[in-house]
Parts: sequence; structure tokens; C-alpha cells
Amino acid sequence: MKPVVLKMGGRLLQDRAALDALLAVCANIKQRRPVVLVHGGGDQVDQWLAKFGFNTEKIDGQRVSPAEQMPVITGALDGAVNAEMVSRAILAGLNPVGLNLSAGNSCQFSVNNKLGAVGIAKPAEPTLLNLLLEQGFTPVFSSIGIGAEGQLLNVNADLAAAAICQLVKGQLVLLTDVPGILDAQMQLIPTLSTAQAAELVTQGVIKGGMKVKLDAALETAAALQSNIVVAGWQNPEDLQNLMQDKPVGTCIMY
Ligand SMILES: Nc1ncnc2c1ncn2[C@@H]1O[C@H](COP(=O)(O)OP(=O)(O)O)[C@@H](O)[C@H]1O
Ligand SMILES: CC(=O)N[C@@H](CCC(=O)OP(=O)(O)O)C(=O)O
Repeated sequence: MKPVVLKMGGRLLQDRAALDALLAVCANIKQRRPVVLVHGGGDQVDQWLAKFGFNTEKIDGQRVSPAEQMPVITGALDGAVNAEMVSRAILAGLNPVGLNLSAGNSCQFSVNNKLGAVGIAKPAEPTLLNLLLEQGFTPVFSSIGIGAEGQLLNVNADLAAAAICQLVKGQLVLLTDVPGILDAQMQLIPTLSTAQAAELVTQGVIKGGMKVKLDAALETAAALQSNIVVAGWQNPEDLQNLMQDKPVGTCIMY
């Protein structure tokens, strides 16, 4: 059975009840098919950088990440947030294993020098991931990677989830703090073709973090020849319904 690759944004981790409810659904799904979690933590990185006295900015939804900030960014994403995610997943019975994108050479990276130490992740070696899934573990990935020169890299978590999903040829679900992609009237768009998506980007309706999510979805849809769903995490039944092939959130068509 195809693994489900679920991306969870950092905002979800600040809502303990919502996170636990969603992880309970994941435990249910895992009885039938493998589950892989990839988490963000953008809000937590904001808080950590501020505490350490750093200013931070995002360009087109991606954080400018100077090398000297990477120990703090890594501490937040691959330290505190990953451990918190793993701890809640243990309680949900998911048998989790915390990892970063370089574990077992899962991903390799080029560097988006314009943004500093920001990695562009490509799927590389699936052996470790397949081994963990075969043995009934739930891999829990942070979006930190290690570059060819051994440098720490910050990867947008939607793009990290896209690479991991391509690695295991899974079903990608991007969960976020809105019910899906919204139109100019703030209404949910149930299905989106590549051409419609491009038009909404040109019109400035899809922007920032959602534009990155769309790019992650379009890239994965093309690579795996499958539709990708962007949905909200507020309502855990949505994930359950999605697993039963009911329409939920925005379905991005390949
Ligand atoms: N067309 C759109 N539809 C929905 N959200 C959008 C759209 N354009 C921009 N956004 C913004 O994208 C955000 C989701 O992206 P992001 O903040 O990166 O979330 P996450 O942390 O879940 O990855 C929404 O909260 C919203 O502010
Ligand atoms: C390069 C880049 O933008 N990295 C992101 C990684 C975390 C992330 O994507 O978190 P959310 O999913 O919670 O937004 C960042 O530093 O915020």
C-alpha cells in the first residue's frame, strides 16, 4: 500500500489538542498503510531567532537563512520541534523515529545561495526510509538537511515533504492552517489545474507560504503523476475522509 506522507506546519504544533487529534487519525491510518510525517516549525524559528537577537525575513515564502543563524534554526526545527513531534507521536502509538532529511542520505541538496543556507532537496536514497516503514516505524522528518560540504541547510518544509514523498512514491497531503487554497473571495477552491493555478499566482491570489505549497504540490504531482491535496488540520475528520477518497480541501491535478 502507498505510504501517506503528511506535512504538518509549525502552527499545528502550538495547538496540542489539534495535534493529538490528528495524530490519533494517523495511528488509525497506520493500521492499513505506512505513514510518514514531515513537519515545519516556521513560527518556532521566528521565536527562537528573536530570543537570540536575530532579525529574520522571508522572500516569496522562504526564510533568508544566513549560515550564522543555522545553529539556532537547526536547534528549533531538528531539536525542539522534532522532539516535541516525536513525543506526541509516541503517545499516539505511532512508533515514531525522529530524523532529518540527510538521514541515510534520504535527500541531497543544491543551495539557493540567494537565500543563504537554504537547501533545495531532491530525493536520493530510499533504503533507510523503506527499512523503517517495513518494520512498522513512523519516520518523523524535520526540514533540516546537510549539504555536500557538510553545512547545515534550512529547507522549506513543504518542499521537504515533496522530496520525501517522491522518495517513497507516496501520497502527499499538505496540511495547513486554512481549509485549502482560497480564491480572491476567500472561498475554498475544490480542484485546481496547473493552468488555473498559474493564473491565480499571476493575479496575486496565491502567494507567500501558499505559493511554496503550490510549487511543492505541482512538482510532486508531475513527478508521481498523481493528484495532491492541500487541506486544513483544524478538522481531523477531514484527514479520515480524505483517506476514504472523499473530496477534502483543494485537489491539485497533475
Ligand atoms: N490563496 C491562498 N489561499 C489560502 N492561503 C493563502 C493563499 N495565499 C496565501 N495564503 C497564506 O498561506 C498561509 C499558509 O502557508 P504557511 O503560513 O506557510 O503555512 P504552514 O505553516 O501550514 O506551511 C495561509 O495561512 C495564508 O495566510
Ligand atoms: C527555507 C525556509 O523557509 N524554511 C522554513 C522551514 C520551516 C517551515 O517550513 O515551517 P512551516 O511549515 O511551519 O512554515 C523556515 O525557516 O520557516
